[in-house]
Amino acid sequence: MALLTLTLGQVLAVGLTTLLLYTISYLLYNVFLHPLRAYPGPLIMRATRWDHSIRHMRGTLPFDVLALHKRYGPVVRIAPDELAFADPRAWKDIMGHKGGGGNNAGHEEDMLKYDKFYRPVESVPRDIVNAGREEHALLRRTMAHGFSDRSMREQQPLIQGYIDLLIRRLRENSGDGGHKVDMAAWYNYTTFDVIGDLAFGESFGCLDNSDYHPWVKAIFEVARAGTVFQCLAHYPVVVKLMLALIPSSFKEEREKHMQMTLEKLKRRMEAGKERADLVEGLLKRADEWGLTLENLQANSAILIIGGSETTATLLSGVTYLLLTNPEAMKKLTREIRGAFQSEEEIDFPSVSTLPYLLACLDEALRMYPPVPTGLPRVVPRGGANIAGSYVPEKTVVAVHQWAMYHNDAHFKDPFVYHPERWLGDPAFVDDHKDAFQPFHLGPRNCIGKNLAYIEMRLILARVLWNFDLRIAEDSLDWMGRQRVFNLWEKGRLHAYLTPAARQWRGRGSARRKIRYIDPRAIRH
Ligand code: HEM
Repeated sequence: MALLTLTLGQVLAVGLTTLLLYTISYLLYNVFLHPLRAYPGPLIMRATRWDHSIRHMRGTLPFDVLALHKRYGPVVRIAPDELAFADPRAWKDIMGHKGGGGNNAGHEEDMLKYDKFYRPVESVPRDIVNAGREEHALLRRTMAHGFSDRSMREQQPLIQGYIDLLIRRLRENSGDGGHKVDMAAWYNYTTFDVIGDLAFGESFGCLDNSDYHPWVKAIFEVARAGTVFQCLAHYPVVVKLMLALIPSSFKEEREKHMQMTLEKLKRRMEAGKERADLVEGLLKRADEWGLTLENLQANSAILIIGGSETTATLLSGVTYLLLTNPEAMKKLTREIRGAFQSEEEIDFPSVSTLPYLLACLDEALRMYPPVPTGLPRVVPRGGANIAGSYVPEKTVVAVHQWAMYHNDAHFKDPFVYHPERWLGDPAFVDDHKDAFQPFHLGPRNCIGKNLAYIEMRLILARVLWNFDLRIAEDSLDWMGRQRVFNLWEKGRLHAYLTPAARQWRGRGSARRKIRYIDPRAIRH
């Protein structure tokens, strides 16, 4: 027994010593011999991925990356095998088409999406966002039809219907300015209902029930767990252990969620192929291209996640920024209320002619990008040139949007809301507008960009047409207190909404035309 104990003790000692030696040599290799050794960064980040992981799981990574760029320059080694870029040229070099004009023109291969980030667990189904190159090209072509100008025109009545309901609900819930309402929740209800209808043929009923649907709640819960799995993906054994330890109640919830998605999809399929929505193309080509029910399910689900939370986040952000910048709010309200005779005139084409509205949205996208962190790519065989630097193959590379847009090397007064910077104001002539890519660029850029702009313009214009907004005391620091777990953890954005004062115009008109008048004019 004593012999056995001794032997076990020895085995343990040898094991621990080996582990220690391995760890020390791994750290030394990363710092002194790794192909990225010449790139600057904090010692701990150059030696191990732990520090990066902790910041990602703590929700502070985008802010920390800005501090790192300030200290170390436009290229920082934020993990042993990962570089963060804060140089506008990096957008094209990392995200551009192969041979498409970036520094890698003529290169054989595109940068690949980094699987440990996009699919940290193998059971995550393949969809347009995480698919490999060929499958992606096929899905993109199939889905493009649903995002065409023609489809969007046909989708207009559906979208406007949900905005009508939003405005009605805000009237009912705001008590003529007496009750505060959570604008972040109302925007989420609206965009989830719109995209639910466009992707599954039915809304989630969030606006009807003034609450989140369980499907939507599940998405938020998964987003936070996602950051943990992205960090653990570097330790496959730990992931396996974690998956084995996941309580059965969680697995049942996941199963329920999948079942709910499947039922929604089946109902949409029963509605037929001819419907101008976002899955029409997928359903038409499903047989020809051998798309399985699982493919269809995963792609409808990703449309909802990609298309609703992002748009609602930006709407919440722009509302907060306007509430805390009264001059901009006044100017935008004047533009919207001066441009239309009646609310019915606010539609896709008319709302797209308002320059200050677009500038307000773009400035909000800069200060509060819905995708704030870097979405990592892997450098292909043979290495690549990124923003003038040679980067060896297999390096993980990304541009972190929030850090890029708050860097005063690219934007003057980066922490101040200045819509004028997008309208040719000479004060901002030195801004590097090419640093701004909230929808990314290249073959994997946002397919829903036009839809997003249309939705954001319509919703914001109609909210400001109908209401005067005032921020509630408890939301004054709404933006400053947030953290990022892939998505912004927004919290409640409370505001008081008072119906806008108007006077009748055009006596006897069949369509009752109304015109906004400045409330101060009534008092005087
Ligand atoms: C303000 C709103 C939005 C922002 C900031 C935004 C941003 C982005 C970004 C940065 C990507 C690239 C993702 C990556 O590289 O992995 C992306 C992709 C995508 N977005 Fe959006 N998005 C928005 C709204 C929408 C909307 C309304 C839809 C419609 C359903 C949508 C659907 C998609 C899809 C399907 C992809 C994947 C495209 C592909 O890989 O080919 N997005 N989006």
